[in-house]
Amino acid sequence: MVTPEVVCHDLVARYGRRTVLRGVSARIPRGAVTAVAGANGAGKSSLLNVLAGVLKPSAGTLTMASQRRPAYVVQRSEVTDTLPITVRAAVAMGRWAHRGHWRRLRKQDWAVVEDCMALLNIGDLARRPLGTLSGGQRQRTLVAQGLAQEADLLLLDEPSAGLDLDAQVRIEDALGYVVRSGVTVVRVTHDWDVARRAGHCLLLDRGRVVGEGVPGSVLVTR
Ligand SMILES: Nc1ncnc2c1ncn2[C@@H]1O[C@H](COP(=O)(O)OP(=O)(O)OP(=O)(O)O)[C@@H](O)[C@H]1O
Repeated sequence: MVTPEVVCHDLVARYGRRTVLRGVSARIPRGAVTAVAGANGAGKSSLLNVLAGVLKPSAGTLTMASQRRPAYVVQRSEVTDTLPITVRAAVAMGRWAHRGHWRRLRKQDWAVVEDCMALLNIGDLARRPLGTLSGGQRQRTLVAQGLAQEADLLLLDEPSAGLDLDAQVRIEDALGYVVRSGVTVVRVTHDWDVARRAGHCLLLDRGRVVGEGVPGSVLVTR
């Protein structure tokens, strides 16, 4: 296996008294897509939260190759529709990781913002307020915001769920592009075709890893 970007060893995580990850060990390969699959409530989003640093594990170790903060594209439903900002401003928020939100973005930052909007084909929506977008347009905006962070590790929670084919293809192409440039992608998905196309797969069940490896071997009998 190629060098791991992230190594999880025996991770345990809880929300209050509810244990949601129970001894999760995994090696996330660098510069590839890892699909995190499993039934509702299996702990997929919780694992992403741990990788993002949002949920602190109560036991186990997490080793990240990169010092840089991961980019995290949360589920669309978790983002308020009423944020009174435009698409361009939302994507530009991705640059705050580099500049800090109290500092003005530089020309190079705006160039990255434009590139990311172009990659997701939302350049013509740049001036539209977030609240006026369709679900698929908003999701593409969130993915563009994640890409604009230029992180080494990009985490996405069901980025293509409920999207039309065109939006799905855009997102897949954009993810393919960043992976080819060396970024490590971890994506939660319920779509087994998406999981099969990933380079690596993690299958969770009730907070435990029940399969890890190439998708063909992990998903074959299920
Ligand atoms: N904020 C929270 N507080 C308490 N329990 C939570 C919280 N978020 C998730 N859980 C619980 O943690 C468990 C794992 O949830 P998680 O969202 O990680 O699963 P999932 O595999 O992503 O599910 P889904 O496919 O439905 O999105 C579930 O039992 C869920 O009810």
